[in-house]
Amino acid sequence: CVLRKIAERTPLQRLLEHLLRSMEKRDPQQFFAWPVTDSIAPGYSQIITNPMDFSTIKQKIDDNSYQNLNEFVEDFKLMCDNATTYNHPDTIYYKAAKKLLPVGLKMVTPEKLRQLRPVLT
Ligand SMILES: COc1ccc(C(=O)NC2CCC2)cc1-c1cc(C(C)=O)n2cccnc12
Repeated sequence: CVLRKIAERTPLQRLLEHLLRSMEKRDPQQFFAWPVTDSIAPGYSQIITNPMDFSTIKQKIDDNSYQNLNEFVEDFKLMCDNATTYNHPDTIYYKAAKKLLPVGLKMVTPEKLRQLRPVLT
């Protein structure tokens, strides 16, 4: 039926949702939860041409916009790189991004993904 069709998740979507939840947990202050606005970050939209945040990544997962894991990882890296581009090194946002990037990348190493398979299949 139509309703059931909408709810179904592909294995890739289930993997990406699991990884996203794990990454979001490492951003307790929710600095990366929503798009950065020019009101909280003056000139942001002029400096950052490709903004990215966890809510946008979530929407892309729901829209099945990611063809593979790598595209998801690229958006996560883009999100962190934007923060180290716009913010000065002595800011909490720069430091948060510097800390979040390696933590998130460690979640998608082959070793970590192998551990996931039984959970997600
Ligand atoms: C969705 O973005 C945000 C949401 C909430 C907060 C926030 O709670 N900031 C308070 C902690 C000291 C003020 C900051 C941000 C924020 C993220 C960012 C990023 C990610 O660059 N940022 C840059 C400059 C100023 N504010 C921010």
